[in-house]
Amino acid sequence: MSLGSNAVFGVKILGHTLYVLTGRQNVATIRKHKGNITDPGVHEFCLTRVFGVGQKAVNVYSSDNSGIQTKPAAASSVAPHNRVDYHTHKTFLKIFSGEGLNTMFKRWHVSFSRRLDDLRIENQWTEGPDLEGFWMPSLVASLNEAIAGPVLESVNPMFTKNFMEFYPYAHSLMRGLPKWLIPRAIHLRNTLMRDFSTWHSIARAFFQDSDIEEDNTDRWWGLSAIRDRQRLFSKVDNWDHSTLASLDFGLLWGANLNSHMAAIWMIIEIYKDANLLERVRGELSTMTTAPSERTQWIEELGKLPLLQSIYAEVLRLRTGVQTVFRDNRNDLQVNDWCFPKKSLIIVPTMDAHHDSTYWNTKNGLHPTNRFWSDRFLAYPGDPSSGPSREVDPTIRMGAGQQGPRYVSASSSDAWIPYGVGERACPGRHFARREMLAFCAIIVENFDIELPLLSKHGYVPANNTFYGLGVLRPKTSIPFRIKRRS
Ligand code: HEM
Repeated sequence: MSLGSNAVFGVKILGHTLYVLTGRQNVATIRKHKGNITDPGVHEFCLTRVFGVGQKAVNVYSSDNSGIQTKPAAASSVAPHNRVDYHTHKTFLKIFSGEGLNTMFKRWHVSFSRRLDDLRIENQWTEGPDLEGFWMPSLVASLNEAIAGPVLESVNPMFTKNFMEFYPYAHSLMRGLPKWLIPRAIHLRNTLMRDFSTWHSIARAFFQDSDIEEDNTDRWWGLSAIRDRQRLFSKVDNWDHSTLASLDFGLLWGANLNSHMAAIWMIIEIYKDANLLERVRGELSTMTTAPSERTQWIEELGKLPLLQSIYAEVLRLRTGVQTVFRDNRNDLQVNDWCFPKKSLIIVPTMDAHHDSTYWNTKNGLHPTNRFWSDRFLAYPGDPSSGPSREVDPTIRMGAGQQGPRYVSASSSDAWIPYGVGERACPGRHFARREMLAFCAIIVENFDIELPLLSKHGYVPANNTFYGLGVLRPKTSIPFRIKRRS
């Protein structure tokens, strides 16, 4: 699905012109663009279409032209309590960076470890028809518990199952299909909305300041930023309890959309290649910190070159999203192109991620449409290693270096799984932690066989999810698993 490099063209969809912009030079220019070139249009679109929020409530987003910075945009006269774009962004930053990130990761680790025990994987082989279906419920439930606390899952024993079943309907809802064509989607949405509303009303009724723990979390709302959202959003004009429930539904939906599948892709690639599995186990055996020392453990894990390379390569190969830009006030100049103000411009990942003018393929041995575990590794003395075709003398020399070094491509404009610019995914640091931790825990503790997958065989992805993020495998992947002795 590649459109070629440095392409710009327009497509008409439902009477609106969308401009598609690809190529590293264009991405680099738009990334550095000064001025407010993103707006809350994506929030507005998802809230209306996917979560069924009413127009009056959503209009608060569309009328908010104050931007996401602390200081409101000069031309904006939006009242401070209606600066929903800024408050949304600020609470995201509180959840996903600094001490918030450590707190969230600890909570995720505790929850996931408990759920892994509950799976009771013994040292006898157990078979299953679908690797994704096996891991997904524990990953989804752990992330939800880490963010929102335990009450949400307890209000309905079917919550996690319904939440996962709702996912594939997002495309149909975004397309605005009539309700009678997608009755199951509407039924699931209503049920989930009831669960979110019940959670909120329980939390409102029972929460007391004395419930706040040392890490600022509490058992009713979960993370402190979720409490902040309640406090801030309940003051917004035309927003009621139902709007607040939709917003948290949307937040958990977005949070769960991508990293679990990406983590499962890492497992697929590692276990289908016995040699790679052995190398990853060898790398993990060099660790000196125990998983129980969570913050130090994840930091040490994040320095292992091979594991990081697999992480980056999975996201390069499997992410299909597009970042949306729109300058509402001025025409937008991107290199030779001038887009009239209010134009919708989308930057797709796949073109950048498959740009053969950038990526190192070892002269075609590892084409960009295939997984190569070592793509992001620079080997000392090997001038043909490293992610890019462009020779970078600083990574080639490797003076005094023992083994390979991970070389990030995140500043290259060719690796953009988390989007580009001020609205790039705020959850990316947590996503990386979750993917690395999940992979390390599974590889260290379990043997998995994937009988239908061969070492060099490509596992096709289902493109019907294109645009939403990390793609799913086209078919279920049968497996067998046992605890390592
Ligand atoms: C591999 C995993 C992930 C990928 C590829 C990914 C990708 C993205 C992309 C492309 C965007 C849109 C950026 C834009 O509009 O420019 C986004 C937004 C967002 N992501 Fe992620 N994401 C991932 C994981 C996560 C996780 C684990 C969380 C939370 C725990 C998260 C939370 C969010 C939120 C809250 C937004 C909305 C930000 C806003 O509108 O300001 N993401 N993500």
